[in-house]
Amino acid sequence: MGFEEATPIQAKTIPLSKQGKDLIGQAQTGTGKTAAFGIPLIEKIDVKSPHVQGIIIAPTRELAIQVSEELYKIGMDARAKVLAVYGGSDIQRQIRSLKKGPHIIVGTPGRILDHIKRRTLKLNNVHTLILDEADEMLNMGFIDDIEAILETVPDERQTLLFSATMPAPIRRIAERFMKNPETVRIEAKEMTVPLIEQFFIKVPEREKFDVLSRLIDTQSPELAIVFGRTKRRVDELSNALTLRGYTAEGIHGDLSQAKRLSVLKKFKSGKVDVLVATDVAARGLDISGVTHVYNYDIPQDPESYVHRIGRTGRAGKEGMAITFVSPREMGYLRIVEQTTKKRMQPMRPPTWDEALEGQQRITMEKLDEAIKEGNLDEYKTVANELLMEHDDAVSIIAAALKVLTKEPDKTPVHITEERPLPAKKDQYHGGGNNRNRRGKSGQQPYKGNRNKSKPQRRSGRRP
Ligand SMILES: Nc1ncnc2c1ncn2[C@@H]1O[C@H](COP(=O)(O)OP(=O)(O)OP(=O)(O)O)[C@@H](O)[C@H]1O
Ligand SMILES: [Mg+2]
Repeated sequence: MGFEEATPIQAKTIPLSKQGKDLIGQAQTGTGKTAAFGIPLIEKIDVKSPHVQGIIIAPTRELAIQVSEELYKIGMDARAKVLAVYGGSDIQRQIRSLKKGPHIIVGTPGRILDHIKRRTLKLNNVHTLILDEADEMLNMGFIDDIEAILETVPDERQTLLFSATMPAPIRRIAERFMKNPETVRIEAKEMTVPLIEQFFIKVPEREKFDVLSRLIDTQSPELAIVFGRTKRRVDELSNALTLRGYTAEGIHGDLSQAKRLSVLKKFKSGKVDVLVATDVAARGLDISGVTHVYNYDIPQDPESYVHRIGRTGRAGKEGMAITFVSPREMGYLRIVEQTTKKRMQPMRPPTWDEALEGQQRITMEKLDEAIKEGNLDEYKTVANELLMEHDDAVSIIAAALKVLTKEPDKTPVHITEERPLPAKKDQYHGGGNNRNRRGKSGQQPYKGNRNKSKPQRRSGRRP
């Protein structure tokens, strides 16, 4: 796969994993946790056996697919068969694939459970169970499904949990499912990757969209992800961005699976430059070329922030994350900073002039490139004509620049205002994630629409 050396989490967990130990592996986003659990799992697979031996559970369909693809690559030489099962796709086809004797299943909880109930998936020969994004998998929205799946897996299994975040209350739940788990944490000063530059912009709700447009104009990201709080938000933002001339599309849980996959594919191939997403795209997705993450809305909990901005700055690359905070939400910003142990730098919103400058620079770069490439003979006759006519080279070039530059667009757009997060500061202090108390108290400490199922729901529909 072209890897030259193990990343720290791989170096530390692979030997322990090969000894058969239960592990909780925590390391920053984009540092190779997939291969950290994938390599030893592949080594343990008996390819001559027709049974499912390893199961990996992931919180979203897109992540399940991505992890299965990475496992497929790792296991290609060993001829290990990997199958992804997830909701929103034809179950009959999955059943046919399951009959072909895959060794490793990667799936989302609802669909895995569905197959278990239909008896199309048997886990009684599973020796390794892995929860990717373990803290997310063990929060109240998923725990029932996970428990039900665990009941069908032999007790003498090895259990591996990986995530960039592992709040203490969730870790305590996790330990119930494990045998003397060893925690491997890559000690870092900060929870986020140092390669990600982190900024915040204090901006009133109604000004956010203009600020976002100008940021994109001045920073000209290669690929950018804009995170919004709700599905409506995502729809409105992607429409508004399109109106202003950006190639943007949205992804969230109310779209059909086919649409979700096609949007992601277009984004990966660069046909779409701006992906607007709910937290459905916050965890685990590994898309190269994402240079900027914009949090249009500050996330409701610090873990979500860590994962969202972690979509950039992966595998040694640099990235930039900019978080919009409405004045009343400044308390949340501080709580995020306490958890990540990293200050975000304040940033001034770019002005219209700066946005124009940014766009002019892009045009200049394009012209520069065209000059270097040469091959301009077919245009030189016309160029000379223009020169004869106007006798002023600067005016001609300025006109060319003007025609070629995408000026900062002021097309009016409608974005429904979202209420700021409630200012219940004290609940969040200590940086801990207390989502697991939801069920008992009837309260949701992390209140709001995280675009995922309600705590007790068991259906296969996920973010
Ligand atoms: N040893 C390695 N050397 C170089 N690149 C690697 C190595 N291991 C993994 N990678 C690559 O690094 C990228 C990030 O890996 P991966 O998605 O596993 O990160 P992660 O730690 O799971 O992040 P997240 O917390 O966001 O899920 C992938 O493209 C992967 O192929
Ligand atoms: Mg991962």
